[in-house]
Amino acid sequence: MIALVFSVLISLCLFYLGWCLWTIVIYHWLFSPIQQLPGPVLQRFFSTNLQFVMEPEMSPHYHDKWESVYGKTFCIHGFGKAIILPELDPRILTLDPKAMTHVLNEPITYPKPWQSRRLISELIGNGLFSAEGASHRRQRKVLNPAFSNHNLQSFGPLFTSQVFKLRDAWKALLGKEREVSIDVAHWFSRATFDVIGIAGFDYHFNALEAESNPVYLAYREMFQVGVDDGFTARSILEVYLPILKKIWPDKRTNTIRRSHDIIYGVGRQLLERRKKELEEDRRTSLHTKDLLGLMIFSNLSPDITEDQRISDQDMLDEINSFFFAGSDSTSLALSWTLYLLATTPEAQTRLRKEVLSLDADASFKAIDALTFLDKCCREELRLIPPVHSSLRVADRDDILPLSTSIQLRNGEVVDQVHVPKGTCIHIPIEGFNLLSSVWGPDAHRFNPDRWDNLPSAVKDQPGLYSNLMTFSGGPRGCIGMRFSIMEMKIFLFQLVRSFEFVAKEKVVKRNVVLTRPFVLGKRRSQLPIIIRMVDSRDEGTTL
Ligand code: HEM
Repeated sequence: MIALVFSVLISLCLFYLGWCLWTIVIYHWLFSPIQQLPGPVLQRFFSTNLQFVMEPEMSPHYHDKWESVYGKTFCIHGFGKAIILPELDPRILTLDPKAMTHVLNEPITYPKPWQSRRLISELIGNGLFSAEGASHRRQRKVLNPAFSNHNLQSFGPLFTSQVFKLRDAWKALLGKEREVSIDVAHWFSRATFDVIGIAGFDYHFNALEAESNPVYLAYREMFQVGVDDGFTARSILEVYLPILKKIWPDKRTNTIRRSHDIIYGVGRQLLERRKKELEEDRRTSLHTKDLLGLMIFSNLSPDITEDQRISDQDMLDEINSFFFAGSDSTSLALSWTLYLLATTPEAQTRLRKEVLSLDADASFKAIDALTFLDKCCREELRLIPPVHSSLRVADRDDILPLSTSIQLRNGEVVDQVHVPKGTCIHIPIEGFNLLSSVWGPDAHRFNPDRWDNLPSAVKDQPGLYSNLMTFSGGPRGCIGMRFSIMEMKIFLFQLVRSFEFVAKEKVVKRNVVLTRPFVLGKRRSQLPIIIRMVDSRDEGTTL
């Protein structure tokens, strides 16, 4: 009997090993159609191409170079399926607008990989950012009205009051000094957290005044260990072996648990309070301003069927999703804009002249109509998109249509690519925005005036906003796009009229989940910029 059990076990093991050998070695090496795609050869056996397409100090050059050598669609090697042998993890990288539109418009065929969803949902729950399929559609239906143009207009006064707080804090730092160096990235991060706290659920962290609110600190700590520190080997191991978190929790797991207790504890109280208010007086629901109130209201709407309504837990997860997706991305966009203006003084002077042509209390409609401000925002969002790249995985075999044909390794020229189930598709957000063959020879330079006369190839580029991929596209495109552009414009309008910005330190870009600024030789992300007061009575002379 023992011999029989033993031989069954041995057979099962051999079967499993054989299956692994076939799927991840023989099939991928010899038969997968992806292997026929052209692409860079790995220099060493245990290496990967990922750093060339994911590190923003190198990627613009490599996207241009590889596109000119291999065409718009090629194969790169990651380290997903076979951590030890990256050459067995071939991925498709496409800079072809037709192929990318296809991938982004088919979220059922191309969902986010389960590994990244697990990493994200461990932090922020199963909100819009990590949901897939029917659950995602349901959540998006409830949330879309909260982000309508009409609702967003009511956030204008909030953005203005927060940027006034920021301006006053910077003025206080300057005191009687002529100039002072500040880490603008950290200040913007505090300000955008305050904005989402109030806009999200009418909660005041007052992070611009002091970084001491317990919910604020809980979010900060959670994002510090879960996002800002990057993904460690242990956190990746836990994706495959989640039981580790239960039997042997490390500092990261304990911090996330502690933060959740605080965040969800306060969140539940706020949710209960808001629901009660809305039940007591349905009229107030029409005037509710924050996203949580708008979500509760939209969830009760007769347009939403019973099975489409989302649960209380989902709503709290949505708020977390807004913090995760909306605070640092907007603060980085603002930080990089100041950096670009600080390193391009002519553009800064021109922008200051334009914003000073309006009174400080101008309406958002008037601010939105400022053409150079608009071009500066677009150009920053093109040149340094906060989300550098993303990933999808084919959930079934599919055919990827191409607008530009490519030559396979066997010499065949094709205008479509067979994508086997399980293939990862790399989404080069920054790659699309910076491709020299599309945007022109100065594509890697900050030039707001390019928006007056775009090359014709730009109009075919995919993306939600201005033919840019910055906010992605399709049904999973950024829901907060208009919110963040409005916030950016109002902040820049007020700050550029009050301060002059000068860059003294050499700053480099690094992809730590988002594209963050680093000073050479320093570990922590930061963006030091010198600020000086502007005398607005004198058309922008520095005091
Ligand atoms: C400059 C600022 C922002 C940028 C560059 C940005 C960019 C993006 C990108 C690229 C995606 C798609 C991610 C992927 O497919 O992997 C996304 C999704 C998302 N963004 Fe934003 N975002 C910004 C601001 C915001 C704000 C302010 C909010 C909320 C208030 C927000 C909420 C979301 C949510 C909830 C999703 C997931 C949407 C879905 O899957 O249906 N974002 N964003």
